[in-house]
Amino acid sequence: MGIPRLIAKLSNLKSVSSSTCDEDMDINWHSYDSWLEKHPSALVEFQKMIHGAERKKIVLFLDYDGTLSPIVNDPDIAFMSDKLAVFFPTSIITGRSREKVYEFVRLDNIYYAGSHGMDIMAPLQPLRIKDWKYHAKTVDRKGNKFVIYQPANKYLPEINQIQKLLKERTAAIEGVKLEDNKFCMSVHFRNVSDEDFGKLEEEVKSVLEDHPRFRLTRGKRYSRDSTTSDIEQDHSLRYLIFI
Ligand SMILES: O=P(O)(O)OC[C@H]1O[C@H](O[C@H]2O[C@H](CO)[C@@H](O)[C@H](O)[C@H]2O)[C@H](O)[C@@H](O)[C@@H]1O
Repeated sequence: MGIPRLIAKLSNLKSVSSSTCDEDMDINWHSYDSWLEKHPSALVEFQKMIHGAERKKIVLFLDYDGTLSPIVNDPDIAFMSDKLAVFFPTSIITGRSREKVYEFVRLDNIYYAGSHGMDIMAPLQPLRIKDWKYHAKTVDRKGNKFVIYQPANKYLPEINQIQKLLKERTAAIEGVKLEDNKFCMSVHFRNVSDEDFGKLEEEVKSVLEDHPRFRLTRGKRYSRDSTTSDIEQDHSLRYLIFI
């Protein structure tokens, strides 16, 4: 979920029914309020933000699903509207695989961070990278040059093994859709019945029991597994600002 939507959602929830939501969603409003003080909504503090950005380069970091594209039932057809133009240097940070989101967006001069930041592609231009560990240079079919950064590469064999097990153990549950996001995997349960959901959750947890370095997190009607390392979205934000 994009930060502006998260803020909108949380602000809305808080004003509508804070006590119910506190209980139901286990939200710590105190730490959320102190976080918000340091990171105010760009819409609420628009003038302040524009003033602070004077003579600076503005960079937008955008989530893909639910931000640049609408949420739809089939994750393979969550296309972006063709009216969306790129006005600023733009990065998309997404849980999807980098290749898939590139196919959906097809813009060459933007930065893509796939697998929640574990697979980053930047246009090849003078970059500030000093340590080229986990980096590779590449050229696409059109001849565009890019730098790819994949800090979780060494986990790929284990990720592939987890994906294979998940596929086997969830095959009999109707409506499940597994999405290979390269460095993580989404288990979609939007089309799984409430009766089958418990079974699905059990199967997914049992696969991960044998892989303690990996963890399960919950999104919008999908669960994902990824490495326990801190190579995730906050890391990729810092990386993108740095290069
Ligand atoms: O980080 P994001 O770009 O927000 O990716 C998060 C997940 O988004 C996708 O799933 C969500 O969108 C689907 C299409 O609208 C929807 O069917 C699904 O229920 C949503 O959770 C994507 O398919 C996942 O792999 C991403 O992890």
